[in-house]
Parts: sequence; C-alpha cells; structure tokens
Amino acid sequence: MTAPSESFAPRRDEPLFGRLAIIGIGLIGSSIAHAAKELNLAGRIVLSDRDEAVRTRARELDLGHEIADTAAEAARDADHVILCVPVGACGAVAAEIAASLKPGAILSDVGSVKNAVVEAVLPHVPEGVHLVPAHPVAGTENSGPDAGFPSLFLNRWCILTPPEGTDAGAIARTRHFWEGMGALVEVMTAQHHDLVLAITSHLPHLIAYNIVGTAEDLEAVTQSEVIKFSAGGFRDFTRIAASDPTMWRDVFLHNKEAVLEMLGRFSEDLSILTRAIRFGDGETLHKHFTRTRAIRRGIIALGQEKPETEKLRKP
Ligand SMILES: NC(=O)c1ccc[n+]([C@@H]2O[C@H](COP(=O)([O-])OP(=O)(O)OC[C@H]3O[C@@H](n4cnc5c(N)ncnc54)[C@H](O)[C@@H]3O)[C@@H](O)[C@H]2O)c1
Ligand SMILES: O=C(O)C(=O)C[C@]1(C(=O)O)C=C[C@@H](O)C=C1
Repeated sequence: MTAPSESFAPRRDEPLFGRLAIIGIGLIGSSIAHAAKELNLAGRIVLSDRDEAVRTRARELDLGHEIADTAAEAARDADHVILCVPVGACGAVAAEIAASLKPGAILSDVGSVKNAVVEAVLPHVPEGVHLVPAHPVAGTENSGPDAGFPSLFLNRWCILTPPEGTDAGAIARTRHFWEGMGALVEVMTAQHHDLVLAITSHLPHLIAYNIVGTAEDLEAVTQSEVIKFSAGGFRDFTRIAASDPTMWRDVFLHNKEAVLEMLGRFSEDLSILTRAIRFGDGETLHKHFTRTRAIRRGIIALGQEKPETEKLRKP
C-alpha cells in the first residue's frame, strides 16, 4: 500500500472489492463513496437512490463511477452492497435487490439500529449471500448527497453485528473495508449493540429533540429571549436536534425496547437530582457532577474528543 501525503488514510494499490454498490446517497452513502473512491477500496462504485433529484445531484457531484436508476441495477453483480437508507427502509430495499445479488456477495448496511434491520433483511438474503450488518458510529446533523466527506469514519468506531454462523471470510472482508476508511472495528451481537447505542446515541438525541422543543414552546412566554440568549450548552443541543427527522423517527420506532429501558433509568436518575435541588442537597449534586466530569475527561484522554478550548484555538 502507498500513502500519498494528501490522503487522510493509505490508498490501496489493489482494490478490496471489484464492484461496490451503495443504495441511498445521503450523508453516509456519499461519505462511503468519497472514501472508497479516494482510497481505491473498490474497482467500480455504483450508487442509487429512490429520489431522482438525489441521483441527479450525485451525478453532478461525480460520486462513485456510476449512478444507477434502480437499486436492483446497482446491486447486480456487486461484490459488496451497502444499504445506506433509513432503518425502516432496509427490509424493502433488501427485497427489491434480492434477485440481483450474486452468490458470494456481501450484503451490509449502516443502520443506527441493528436487531430490527437483521430481522427485516435476513428473510430476503439469498442462499450463498453473506449478511454482515455494520454501524459506523460517526455522523453529523446534516443529510443528503452534499453532506458527505471522505474522512467521516477516520478514527471512529464501526460496529459489525453478523448473525451467528456468518462466514468468517465475509466478516474479515467487511472489517478490512471499514478499516480501509480509517475506522476502528468491533464485532458484537445486534442485541448488545442496540442496548449500548440506546444510551450513548439514541437517548441523547431524544433529550436534545425534547429540550429544544420545550425551549421553542417557551419562546412565546419569554418574548423570543430563549433562542436570542441561547448559551453554549443549549446551542450544542440545537445541533443534535437538527438531525434528520426521518432517520431518527425510524431509530426510535425500531429500537423501542432498549430506548424505553434507558429512558426509565434516566427518569429515575433525574428524580434523584430533582429531589436534591428541591431539598438543597448540595452534596448529592456535587458528587454527581464530579463523577460525570471524570467521564468527559476520560473520553478526552482516550483521544476521542478534543477539549473545547483546543477546538477554539484550532478550528
Ligand atoms: N446521519 C448519521 O449521523 C448516521 C450515522 C451512522 C449511521 N447512520 C444510518 O445511516 C443510514 C442513512 O443515514 P443518512 O444520514 O445517510 O441519511 P440521509 O437522509 O442523508 O440519506 C438517506 C438516503 O436514502 C434514500 N432512501 C430512502 N429510502 C430509500 C429507498 N427505499 N430506496 C433507495 N433510497 C432510499 C433517501 O432518498 C436519502 O437520499 C440510516 O440508516 C442511519 O440510521 C446515520
Ligand atoms: O455527531 C453527530 O451528529 C451524531 O449524532 C452522530 C451519531 C451519534 O450519536 O454519535 C448519530 C447517529 C449514528 O448512528 C451514529 C453517530
């Protein structure tokens, strides 16, 4: 492998896959297309989207090597097919492309929920095709074909959740593909993934959607001072609450049990803090805030986040 200085990760001399099909040309699909082309991860990259305007824009952006009009056309003879559509659409797309999948192909996805995707897709996977679901834990609040960028997955986790008995070679090739884009790969069950992501990703989004909605409702009472004087903390919530409504509707509808479990725990812990404020229990508040501060510092120490001050110095 060679490492041209201008590239964010090493470019491969030989592609990992002959033909890569990406179905759904939004933030994640277009980011994969950028990275896979730049890093020579596939000989031919074919994309498709059900929205004609998105396909037109993808052609203008020169994403991949070809934009197909249908998902089935894109998937035909592909070695690796990645569904980059909202979680609730994965089953229908799998059904649409099933007859085009060639034996030995890897069928994957990037959904933020894994168990429901496996349940919806697995019945459509033809004999000899390997299902290796993936979830890159990387994103932004933006969506659509213009939102993607090649380094999105660099130093970010990508979680693979292959069903029991999945071909080890197919898992290894999927791992190499994500590692090729700079991601760190971990394998776990779909159930475990959904429980972990419910607290680390899904609940934070629900909280952001809720707090920003509450603040909006208060605008009338405070004569528009809520948004005008929004401080750093609230602004961070507004970024998250600007995330794609369709994507997040599907996440909550398809990870219902794990999210409700985490929401229950969250509400219990919130009651403890509420009580401490009501009764002037400073010790409980101080102890709690000290514990959570250590978690943030731990994340920074692991190198997964920069301190805010450093972000200000080096934007
Ligand atoms: N946005 C993130 O931060 C993020 C991060 C990791 C994983 N994901 C997951 O990646 C997937 C895609 O998310 P995104 O942010 O790229 O969304 P996006 O809204 O940017 O793009 C989704 C695209 O899928 C297309 N689409 C929808 N239904 C389709 C269908 N039936 N057939 C073909 N195309 C269809 C839409 O037209 C759209 O262009 C979701 O499952 C999401 O859970 C998102
Ligand atoms: O940074 C953001 O904007 C994100 O919310 C990305 C984020 C996350 O929760 O970390 C959102 C959903 C995905 O499934 C993975 C990543």
